[in-house]
Amino acid sequence: MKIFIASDHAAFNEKTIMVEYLKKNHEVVDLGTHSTESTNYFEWAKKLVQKVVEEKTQGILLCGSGQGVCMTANRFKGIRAALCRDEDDARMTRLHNDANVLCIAGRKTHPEFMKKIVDVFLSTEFEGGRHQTRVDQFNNLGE
Ligand SMILES: O=C(CO)[C@H](O)[C@H](O)[C@H](O)COP(=O)(O)O
Repeated sequence: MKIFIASDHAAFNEKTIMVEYLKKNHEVVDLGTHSTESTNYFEWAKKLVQKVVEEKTQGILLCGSGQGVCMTANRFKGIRAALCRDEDDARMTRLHNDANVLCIAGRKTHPEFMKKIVDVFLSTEFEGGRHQTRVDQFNNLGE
């Protein structure tokens, strides 16, 4: 599966580690940013969610707290972005919410722990059933 990844400057170093890690088992497209020069998290979130929707795949977004990219991503139709602080967050948001964008706090999550969160997110299937009904319902809110 092709996976898109992006971050702002605050999580550039952690993103670089994750790209190298993910490359071992996945096709990874790094959309930027490409340095620690100060930049705006919403630009990277917007760029990534457009790709995730177009290619019907999953994405990973990082910023310092994970909050800015997550808030931005969730403004786009078809995106279900979840800020995951541990493996259980990642498991539950895949099982119940069919999250398609994983958001991570680069400044608060050790890269080794980040790898575990990412692995769980990417390997957990959506349960469907009653959760599909709920996701369908909230997908159409605000129209
Ligand atoms: O959106 C955020 C805060 O909720 C992210 O953590 C950003 O990465 C952060 O705001 C960037 O902060 P900086 O002081 O400009 O490095």
